[in-house]
Amino acid sequence: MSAVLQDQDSLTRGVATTRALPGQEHLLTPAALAFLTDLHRTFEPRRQQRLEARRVRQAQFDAGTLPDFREDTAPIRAGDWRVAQIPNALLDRRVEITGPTDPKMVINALNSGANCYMADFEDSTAPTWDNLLTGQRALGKAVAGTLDWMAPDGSKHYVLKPFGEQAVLIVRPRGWHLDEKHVRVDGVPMSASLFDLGVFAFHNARALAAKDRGPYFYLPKLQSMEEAALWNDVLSHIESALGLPDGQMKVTVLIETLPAVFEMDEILHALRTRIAGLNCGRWDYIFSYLKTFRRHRDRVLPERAQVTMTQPFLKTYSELLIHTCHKRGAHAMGGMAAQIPISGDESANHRAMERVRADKVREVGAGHDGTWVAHPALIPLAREVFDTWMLGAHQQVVLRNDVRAKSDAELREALLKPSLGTITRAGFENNVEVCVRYLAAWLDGNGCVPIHWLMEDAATAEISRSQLWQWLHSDPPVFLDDGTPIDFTLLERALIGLPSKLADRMQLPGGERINEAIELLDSLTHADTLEDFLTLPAYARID
Ligand SMILES: CC(=O)SCCNC(=O)CCNC(=O)[C@H](O)C(C)(C)COP(=O)(O)OP(=O)(O)OC[C@H]1O[C@@H](n2cnc3c(N)ncnc32)[C@H](O)[C@@H]1OP(=O)(O)O
Ligand SMILES: O=CC(=O)O
Ligand SMILES: [Mg+2]
Repeated sequence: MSAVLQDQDSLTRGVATTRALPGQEHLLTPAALAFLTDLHRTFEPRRQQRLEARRVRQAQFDAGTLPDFREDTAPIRAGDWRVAQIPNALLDRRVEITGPTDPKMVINALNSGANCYMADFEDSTAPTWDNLLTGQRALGKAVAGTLDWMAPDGSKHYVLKPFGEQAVLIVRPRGWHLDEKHVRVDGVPMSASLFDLGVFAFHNARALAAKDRGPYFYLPKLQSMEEAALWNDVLSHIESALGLPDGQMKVTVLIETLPAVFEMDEILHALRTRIAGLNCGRWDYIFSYLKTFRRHRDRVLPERAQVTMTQPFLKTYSELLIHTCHKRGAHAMGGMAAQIPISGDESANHRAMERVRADKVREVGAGHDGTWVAHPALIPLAREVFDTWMLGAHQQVVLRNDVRAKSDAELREALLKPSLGTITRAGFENNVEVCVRYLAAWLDGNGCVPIHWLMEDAATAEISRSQLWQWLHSDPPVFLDDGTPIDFTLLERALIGLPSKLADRMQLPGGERINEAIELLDSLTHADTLEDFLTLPAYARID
């Protein structure tokens, strides 16, 4: 037996998949499992350290500490350095479509005319074993150019456009906090991040590198430069294991946690040989603001609809991101407006589209190099706005030095500034409805659904869930704008009223799991501590 095979043999000892679906063996071959085992054994201790560091930091926030720029990394912020050159395929990213990875979505997104497609195993995917394997297979076939899909009623055959006309593929694995329970190594579940990125890279990295297409990844929910350094080491390790040049795999990091906004230079620096940009993941960012300040009565946010990008803490975050990226030669990507096309009501649709347009105008005017859309029908609108305002492939010349003219202390104050606004009964009840409907869909395997014509995914639902918890546990209490105290009686009333409000519940995504979703929301809101992520307890209930 060759040394490599012996090595593979020892690596596959100790790894087990806990479910077997038809065809899985083509994806999780012995060589692929050996590759995943090696990733797990090399990086799992560091992942656990990083998760522990998050817990320690949150305990400090709970005790009253406020996030701040780090003293120990001041030389990185003051230093004169730039990130490595951005590859040609990622130079023009003015419109990126995002979405889950089922075969039809993948084909529609790659054919959509967007510059890039972020294939999402994260916020918009419920990570059932079937979804993950189906998604990995679809992406593998897309890379090979062989993906097609027939509508179940035979009415439409979906095929890919030629490679040169497709959107550039970028894959988003799940975040560091999640386990992949279906793959256990040495008796413990492996990291979901390492599973998603590892399986995709193992099967597709060489083919993509040969086409000068990376592979490219979006990295979610980072909280510190040490987490970025961990990703950098994982990617270097994979490059070396697959025989790829160092720095071949490029990443874009989502800045979508409050702690991370204070370490954007440091995150770029930790990944400087492979980072192409940062992105404003606004929905998780709002969730992170809520979570970071879950015990801070003076920073309670108004109802979700009032927390728009013009609130000072969000405006400052996006402008500082633009300044930081452009100073370092990276792209500053915008984010996602939640409005989607409304069919059957022209004037409501017009209003929704105008809101998307205003959001994109704000982004390009502030200096972003590109933006996200949730739906193919929004691509022409976003493209028109960026084509009109942005003269080249990007606008890195827009330095936004005005943002950095402020002192660290002033910037910090703006980044943390409490928001003005109110909480209405409708806003409270909407949070309850969104949580229940989203959780029901997620438990049923659907991670992204339209609710009241807004795109709802794990990040947007987290805002609703953490707001409810914060309002209900606030001491002194929080009140609705009509003077009603927010308490568990109010929650119970909203929950009792829900089934009649959702008269057509069986027609809704996950309708059969509404009662289970209510039960889960009830336990999440009654818990003494805000659960870190709703997907953690929900994951225990799927598959
Ligand atoms: C906070 C964040 O993390 S944002 C990133 C994560 N969120 C996302 O990626 C949002 C992805 N978007 C979606 O999943 C969907 O657009 C939804 C759920 C919001 C709306 O879905 P639907 O109501 O099914 O949309 P609709 O019926 O209008 O779809 C029309 C067509 O567009 C396609 N489509 C809709 N959204 C997408 C998309 N994001 N990518 C590719 N195709 C899409 C549908 O597949 C459908 O195709 P068909 O005509 O061939 O059947
Ligand atoms: O991932 C994006 C976000 O807004 O959250
Ligand atoms: Mg997010």
